Amino acid sequence: MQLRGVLFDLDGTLLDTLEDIGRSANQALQEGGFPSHPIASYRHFIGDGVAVLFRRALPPEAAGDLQAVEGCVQAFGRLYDAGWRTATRLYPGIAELLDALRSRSIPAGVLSNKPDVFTRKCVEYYLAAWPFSVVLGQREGVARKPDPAGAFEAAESMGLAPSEILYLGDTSVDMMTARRAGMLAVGAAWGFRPIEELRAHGASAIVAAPIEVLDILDVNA
Ligand SMILES: O=C(O)COP(=O)(O)O
Repeated sequence: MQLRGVLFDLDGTLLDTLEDIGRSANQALQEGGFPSHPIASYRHFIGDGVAVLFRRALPPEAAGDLQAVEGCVQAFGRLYDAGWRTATRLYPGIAELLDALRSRSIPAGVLSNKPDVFTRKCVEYYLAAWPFSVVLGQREGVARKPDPAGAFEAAESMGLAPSEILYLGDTSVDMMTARRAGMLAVGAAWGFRPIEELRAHGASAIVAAPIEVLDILDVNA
């Protein structure tokens, strides 16, 4: 397989967004009169979009209540809009990897289950130094990951076949998305989930540091 491009997950892969998402979600829960969670719990709540996050974070008796979920989603939108750049940082080594991709003219893209508006804001603010051929968050009317629809759309925008793309992500959802799209599924060990989860969901490789992505590209060049 010849690899010519890299598609990135956002939360837990390029950006450590845990604290800003967790704090905003806890505030949304509290506004609704629900108990909050330790920030670390959000490692398991994040990954399938905001509605699923609240279905996981709400107490069992409220998790099936559409109005409760929707109320939290709305509140989160307002609170995260005010708090998305408080503690969020690039993971160590991401800047060096993106520099290397740019200097080799290897196209890069972002495919996230984060709401599209926040995906764009975060990429424009934190990752403005690098060119991305495509940036896609979760959009109304487009099936979210692990459905491969977004991955196919990203591949088309990058001008590559899915089989020419390495997809780097930090959750089972990312590994399943890559496999369903026919991309090379690579797990980021520094992200939100344990590497056992990534292996169990089809990671072809696990990288301990971002720069190791270059080694995988080199052996598949
Ligand atoms: O915010 C989420 O639920 C997931 O976002 P990600 O796809 O970038 O990990």
